[in-house]
Amino acid sequence: MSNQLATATAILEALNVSRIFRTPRGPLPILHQVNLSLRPGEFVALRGRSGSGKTTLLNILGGLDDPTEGRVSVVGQPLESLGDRARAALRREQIGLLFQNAHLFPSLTARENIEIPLRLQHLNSKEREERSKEVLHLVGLSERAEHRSLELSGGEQQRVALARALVHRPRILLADEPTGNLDSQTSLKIMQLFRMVVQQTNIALLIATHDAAVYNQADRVITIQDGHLLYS
Ligand SMILES: Nc1ncnc2c1ncn2[C@@H]1O[C@H](COP(=O)(O)OP(=O)(O)OP(=O)(O)O)[C@@H](O)[C@H]1O
Repeated sequence: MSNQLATATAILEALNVSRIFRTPRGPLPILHQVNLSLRPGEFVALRGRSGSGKTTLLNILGGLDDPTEGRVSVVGQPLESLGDRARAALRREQIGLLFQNAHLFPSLTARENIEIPLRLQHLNSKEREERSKEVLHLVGLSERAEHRSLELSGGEQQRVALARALVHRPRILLADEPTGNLDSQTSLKIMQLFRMVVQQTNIALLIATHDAAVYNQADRVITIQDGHLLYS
């Protein structure tokens, strides 16, 4: 019953996902029959050793890579059934991505960095300003809006990256080692911020990480071992 419920309300779903890379030395199986579903308002941590397949899985869930077998559905739409444009649009609208490195433009201000995705969506300057204000407030950086990124601390830069990942109001956020470059105190603060963002926006959050601070904040911790998911 609970599985049926999870399926009914899932916003992101992987069904029997496998990934085999072709290499000069032959096929390299990395993910094995992975099943996963995420619901709105849920914070899930994906824990696993280096090389266990976390990034490979996140890339597939985010539509950046295709499974060799199995399927991924985003807000109920199987990605495989969509053409390239529809798929890119779905990804752009519904998914936010965050990485270990904040990947900000150093000479642009926090606000300018955050507005980049909105410029790509051709929002006008008033709409851009409203949206960027909203997310800067959400991540607690309103006071830093006009600071250039290079003037910000590592934790502040990652908060700007989080604001930028949320500014188009996605329903799913996928984060790959987002605290990997931060000290433990800053990492803990960012995790508490993730918790707050999930509560306030009802987004579904999946974080791949080695960071134990994440496990305490998450609703669920899923372990990946040699490409197999172990549920706890
Ligand atoms: N395009 C590719 N071709 C061949 N092998 C790949 C490719 N991408 C990843 N791999 C291999 O797949 C395995 C899993 O990599 P992945 O990056 O998913 O691990 P990870 O759990 O995210 O590791 P880390 O915690 O170090 O980031 C690794 O052995 C990696 O070398």
